[in-house]
Amino acid sequence: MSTYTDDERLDATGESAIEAYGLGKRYRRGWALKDCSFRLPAGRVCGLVGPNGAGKTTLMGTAVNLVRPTAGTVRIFGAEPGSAEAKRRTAFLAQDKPLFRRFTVAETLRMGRELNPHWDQRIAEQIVRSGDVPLGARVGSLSGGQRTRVAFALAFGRRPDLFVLDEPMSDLDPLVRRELMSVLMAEAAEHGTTVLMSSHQLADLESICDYLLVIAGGGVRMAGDVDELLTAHALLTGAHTGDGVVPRELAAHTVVESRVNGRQVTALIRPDGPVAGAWQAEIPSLEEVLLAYLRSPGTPPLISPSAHVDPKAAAA
Ligand SMILES: Nc1ncnc2c1ncn2[C@@H]1O[C@H](COP(=O)(O)OP(=O)(O)OP(=O)(O)O)[C@@H](O)[C@H]1O
Repeated sequence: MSTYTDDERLDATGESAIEAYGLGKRYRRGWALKDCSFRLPAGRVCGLVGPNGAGKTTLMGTAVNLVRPTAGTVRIFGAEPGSAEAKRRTAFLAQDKPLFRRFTVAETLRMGRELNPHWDQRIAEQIVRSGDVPLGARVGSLSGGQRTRVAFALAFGRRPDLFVLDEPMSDLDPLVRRELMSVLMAEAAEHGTTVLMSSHQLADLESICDYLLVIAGGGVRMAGDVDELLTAHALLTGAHTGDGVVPRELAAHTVVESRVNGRQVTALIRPDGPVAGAWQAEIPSLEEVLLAYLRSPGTPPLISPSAHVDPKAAAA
């Protein structure tokens, strides 16, 4: 029996938006990113998750040609990030959303139109107008959230095939966050746009993303289709009978995290075959899996088949 779902088979044979092979970046104080290998299939909406300082911004920087890797390679739709092809197909919304403060909103959009042959004025104006941001206002006079909206419009108007967003929602109120996310989702679904978005808002990611890349300490901890990553785990609850925090009958499996609470033990595991013992088992939520991995840095990484790359292919 095949272990691949139809989606995975399509992902594994289809186009890659991003492929990274042994990607690393070293700053003076040490490695910000180390030996990262993964693949993001085209058309997926991928959440990039990790603790502060994990290397998320650095990773995105390598994909959009703002950071030069110290080791390894990264390819955007098969091309080098610095190539005209990759630049044309990629838009980046940076954490600090740099814009010309003296430009008006209309001038900012005009600049977008003049610099980008595939510019979509309709969507750019729609994003700005739906937030009641006056087209004549200077960017420097806007609130942080309004500036985010303009930066979003500028990036979106380029009609990218790959949209990379670094914590785009951090300064937006919940209503605006929801509105811009639904614009993003609708446009991504209509045009098959690949999205890579970092966020610390796990609940937002759970409702938006169908793909996930988790990094910690500069390394990939988990990568792949969300459903597949979740079903690779079981959340077990049972009576605590032994002495240790990890029950003996779970030793044959990968125990991501185990906690004892009075007479009860709860364990998040990656089962490697049938689980012995009297356990109540359920599929964990995305938040439960993410938090457990972030709390347990020693757990071996989990890379699903569609996110796997062959290191030998890097030289090809
Ligand atoms: N330009 C730089 N010079 C030196 N060190 C840097 C530079 N940029 C990032 N670093 C270091 O690299 C590591 C990863 O930083 P990065 O900004 O990629 O993390 P992050 O996951 O985006 O963090 P956060 O969630 O806090 O935004 C950190 O230790 C950071 O101090």
